[in-house]
Amino acid sequence: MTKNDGEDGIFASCSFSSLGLQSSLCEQLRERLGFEVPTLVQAQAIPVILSGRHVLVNAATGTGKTASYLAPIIHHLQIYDPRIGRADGTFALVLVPTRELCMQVYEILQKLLHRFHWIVPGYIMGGENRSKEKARLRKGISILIATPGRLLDHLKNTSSFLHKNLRWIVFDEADRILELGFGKEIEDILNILGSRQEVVSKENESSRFLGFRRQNLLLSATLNEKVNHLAKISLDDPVMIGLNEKKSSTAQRNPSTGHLGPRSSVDFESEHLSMPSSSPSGNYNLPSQLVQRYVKVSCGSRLVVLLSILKSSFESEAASQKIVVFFSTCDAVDFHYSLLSGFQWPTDSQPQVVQKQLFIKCRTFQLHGNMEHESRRSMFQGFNAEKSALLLCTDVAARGLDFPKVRCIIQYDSPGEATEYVHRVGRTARLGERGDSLLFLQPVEMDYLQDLQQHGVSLKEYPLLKVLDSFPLYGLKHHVKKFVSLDMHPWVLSLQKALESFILREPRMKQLATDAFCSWVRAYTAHRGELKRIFMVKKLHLGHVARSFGLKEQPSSVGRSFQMQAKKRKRDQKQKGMSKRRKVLVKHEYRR
Ligand SMILES: Nc1ncnc2c1ncn2[C@@H]1O[C@H](COP(=O)(O)OP(=O)(O)OP(=O)(O)O)[C@@H](O)[C@H]1O
Repeated sequence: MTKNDGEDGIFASCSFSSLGLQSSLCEQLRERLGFEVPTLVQAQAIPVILSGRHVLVNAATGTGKTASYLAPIIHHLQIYDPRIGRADGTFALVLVPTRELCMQVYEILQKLLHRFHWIVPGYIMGGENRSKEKARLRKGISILIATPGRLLDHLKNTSSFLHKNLRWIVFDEADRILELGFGKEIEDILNILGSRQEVVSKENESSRFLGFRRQNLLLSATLNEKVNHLAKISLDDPVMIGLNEKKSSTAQRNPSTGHLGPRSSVDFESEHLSMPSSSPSGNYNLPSQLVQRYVKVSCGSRLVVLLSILKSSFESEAASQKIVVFFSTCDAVDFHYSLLSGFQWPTDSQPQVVQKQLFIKCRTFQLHGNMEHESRRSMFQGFNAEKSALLLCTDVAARGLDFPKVRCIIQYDSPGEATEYVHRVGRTARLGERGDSLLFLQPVEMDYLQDLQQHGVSLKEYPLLKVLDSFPLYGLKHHVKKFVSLDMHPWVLSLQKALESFILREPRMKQLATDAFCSWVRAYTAHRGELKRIFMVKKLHLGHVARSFGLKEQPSSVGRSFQMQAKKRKRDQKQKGMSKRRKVLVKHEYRR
């Protein structure tokens, strides 16, 4: 199977059964998930995973990585005769970075196991009730999806958690698991479970599962040094799938298996260092049908421009529309969510008839790490189920989540690392579907485009003026078009004014805006390394930042405390330098 087999670059020209999967499993893929033929990634990965080799899969977002590991695991588990049962404990462990991804993988697994009722799926994750999880583990879960912290907790404290028959450990979105600071937990988990253990059930000589080799699988759309390290400690002589052939030119690939020759296990580290996604000059795999654009907006007009683009999208598209907007902080999500839930606007071109409705007429959802577990779950499921809706979120939704039919990704706050850009836009244009992405940049941040360009990502400019001109200007004459800058556009001015008076009128909104302002500025200071050169805090005009939260002026105490914090941080950094761990925490404190 080669990449060129698929005529459309997405699907392979073969069947699931030709890859070696059992026939009723192939039927499940078709009937329950609607998968007629495998994607290219699945066609490459499934035979290799079936063969029992350790595997590293690096393929673009939305190319079907989930089924590529679940199907072979189910294939092997349904073969056992007599059938496996709950009393045999856990055979496969899938580690994921977030709760939403945990639920998503669990739902796919449930569908695939419909005909294999004796193979029990389950999940454990932060936020859930521990004792209920303990009870489920005691009964036995054959394939377990877990977030790392909670899994480690149960490995240490739930003695009835049976894992002596563990045969597979899967790291889905491996780089994100590590970026979230779970590196230590992962090492502890591997220490408890045995990282590359040769055979399972060593301690139980009479087990009928004796003799199977442990198989670890690592999957990610982007790779980095930390994944490289995890691969080194968890994978044994791995097969690498989906790596850019040209870039990994030192690899000796066996054409029939895709397996790297003898050098691979020895030179694995250096292989990784030359991988596309880990090298600063490497290119990312982005869906070719994705239309990527940027919009250049001065800080003070950001809010108006965001709202205008959303309004225009939801009103002009005849078809249903699903849009995801990414923010840098939880507070910013809360603020914009409340704003969109309350801010009203005249219904039609006759403002004198005072009839108002929500500025953007669509169902709006929010998702971030500070939300209560239950509301996080219902927002996730709600947005999933809608045909036309808006999701406001932090990077908690950037990885792996497969919301159906998302047409556009807006990165209102810039993503920082280019990998994050790739994962965010990866929530659209999945599996060959259409998709647009829009990145907001301030004039002083335009160098970020060059940073993306270095990774082969190039963006076109969004026709903002056309959109702004399309709005009716109540009480203002249409010919007033000789404005000197976008900030003086009559539509921008009138909408900004309306937003400011709405926020001023509502004490709760004012508080939300102030909180969002503060955490946004702190998040801006948390840009790291090279990016500090582009996102320079000292170039921020705090009065303009305040405008972007609908505040007439910068909250006074904020400016002072922000300056004091910045000075203190500088002093501390000079004195001892920041530890790596601290940097991760600072970054993720604001970006959950
Ligand atoms: N063979 C197939 N035929 C049709 N649809 C498929 C097939 N395989 C996967 N899909 C669908 O493609 C979408 C993307 O799949 P999946 O979420 O597994 O991608 P991914 O590569 O894991 O993406 P990410 O890197 O963003 O996590 C899902 O909606 C899934 O249902």
